[in-house]
Amino acid sequence: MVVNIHHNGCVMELDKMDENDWKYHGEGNKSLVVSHSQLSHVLRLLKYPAENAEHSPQTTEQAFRHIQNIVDFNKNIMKPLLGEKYVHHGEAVKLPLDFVRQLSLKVQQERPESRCDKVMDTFSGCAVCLPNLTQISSCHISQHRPPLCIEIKPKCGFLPFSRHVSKEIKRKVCRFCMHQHFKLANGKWKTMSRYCPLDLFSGNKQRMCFAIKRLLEEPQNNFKIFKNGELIYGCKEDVDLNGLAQQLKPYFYPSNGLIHGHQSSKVVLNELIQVICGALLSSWDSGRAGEPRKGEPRKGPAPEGRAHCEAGLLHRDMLRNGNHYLPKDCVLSKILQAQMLDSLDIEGLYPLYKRVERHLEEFPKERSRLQIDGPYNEHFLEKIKNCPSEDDGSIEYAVGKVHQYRVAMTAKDCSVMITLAPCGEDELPEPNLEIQPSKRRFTYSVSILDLDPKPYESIAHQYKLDSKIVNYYLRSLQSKQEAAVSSLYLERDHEDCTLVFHPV
Ligand SMILES: O=P(O)(O)O[C@@H]1[C@@H](OP(=O)(O)O)[C@H](OP(=O)(O)O)[C@H](O)[C@H](OP(=O)(O)O)[C@H]1OP(=O)(O)O
Ligand SMILES: Nc1ncnc2c1ncn2[C@@H]1O[C@H](COP(=O)(O)OP(=O)(O)OP(=O)(O)O)[C@@H](O)[C@H]1O
Repeated sequence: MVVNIHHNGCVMELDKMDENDWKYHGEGNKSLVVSHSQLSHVLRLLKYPAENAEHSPQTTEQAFRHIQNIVDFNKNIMKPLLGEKYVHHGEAVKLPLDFVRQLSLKVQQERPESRCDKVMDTFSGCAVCLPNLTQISSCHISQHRPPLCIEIKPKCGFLPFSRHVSKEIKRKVCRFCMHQHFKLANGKWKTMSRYCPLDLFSGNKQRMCFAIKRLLEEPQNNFKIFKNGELIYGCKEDVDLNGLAQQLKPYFYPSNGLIHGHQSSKVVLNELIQVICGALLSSWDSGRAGEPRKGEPRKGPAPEGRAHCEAGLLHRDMLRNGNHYLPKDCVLSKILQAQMLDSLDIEGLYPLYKRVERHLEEFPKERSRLQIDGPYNEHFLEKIKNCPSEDDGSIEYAVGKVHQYRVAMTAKDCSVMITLAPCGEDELPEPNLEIQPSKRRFTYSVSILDLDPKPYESIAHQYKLDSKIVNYYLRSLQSKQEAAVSSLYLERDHEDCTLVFHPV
């Protein structure tokens, strides 16, 4: 168990924690994050449904094991798949219970109401300690401007290519765009997002910028901006693009007054979009943005199965622009390769999951050998990498595919964090870390977060959800068509009436 955390020469003593040093940073469905006011650290604590909290079946040991499993999955599975540079696996820590309880009380008023159906785990004291990715550690940053951080949850970037897909619509309209209809109907969001992940993952700069613009217009839970570690955009109902542009202007136009009036917001946001796009396309290991290392293929996954989504609003010219590829080592390419481990689609995977279920019913002790709930070590990674491509009817094949699918699910739900800091006027940035879309130069870093393993049990839920989303989308398409047809009839009826009463 970790007692102290060492970082940048500072030591955080876990037995002397003070809740006053920490503040609410953010949360998702499963965890709540607090950040340290001086050290560049965050603590990620798990949450539980409010009704279960007090009857938590877990012992402290089980809770620590669970947290350690998350760290191991990040470190041993997702890091090798996504790249050393992008993944920060963190450390499992055991915090004093008093500290956790005080912290929980302190952050309660900051929490959005929509997330309060769950409560922070105050029973085990277990958490993950991670670097604060909204901060940047570089000696080349400007002393005057605090770092900016853009967080994107890109979601699934391809159309399923599996022969097991039973509904043709799944090959034409992407999961995110279909899911929007279902989310609006369920009241999760009030306004439809026009973002399409297939544009972001296209590798075509024009389409990528278009996608980022859509994220800015309707961020939902897919887009956030932090300034100096504080959330300044996203996660709120109202969208104030002009206000955002005002805050960002000094980063792109530090001293001149050349842009003004209503144009200025557009120009500033356009600069932001270009910087984000540049960071998403850059390959850190390769020296210059987008350039592969010697002897390596230049391209990421082929566009097959992910060309474009029919629900998207792209101008035809953008699609006519030919096939594009993501540079092989860029963050989006890495995420897409992991997402595409879902090669069978949930429809092809579900029967294999049932095969595993039957096997476990008959031989419950096999659960551990097959590593259904971990441990997430090199053997687990081997099972993912060496899974046979054809079904030989074996349990090994079924388990390999189930493991691959779970990794793909994690990659479909992760977030990318791009942290930018303007370089000081006379300071040169380190090579590999520079993007220069306008006259400004930025030091930047790109990370991937929220790489928790998805539970084996959630596969049954995924199967049901998939059919709900698709059926709902088909029904709403059908009612749209019926409405269009009946309005056509109404128009014709109206024309007929006019004819009857038209003076001869
Ligand atoms: O199933 P999806 O596609 O809606 O994704 C869920 C996310 O919803 P989203 O569509 O991004 O709004 C959902 O995000 P929100 O809570 O809606 O912000 C979670 O990320 C959920 O993961 P987990 O169950 O907490 O591990 C995500 O669930 P899974 O990744 O487990 O499917
Ligand atoms: N290492 C980090 N540094 C800075 N901010 C972080 C870090 N990890 C998480 N966050 C912030 O906290 C938020 C919630 O974290 P995270 O996405 O891991 O929660 P989650 O509950 O797992 O999410 P989901 O709803 O996708 O399951 C993130 O969206 C991000 O803004």
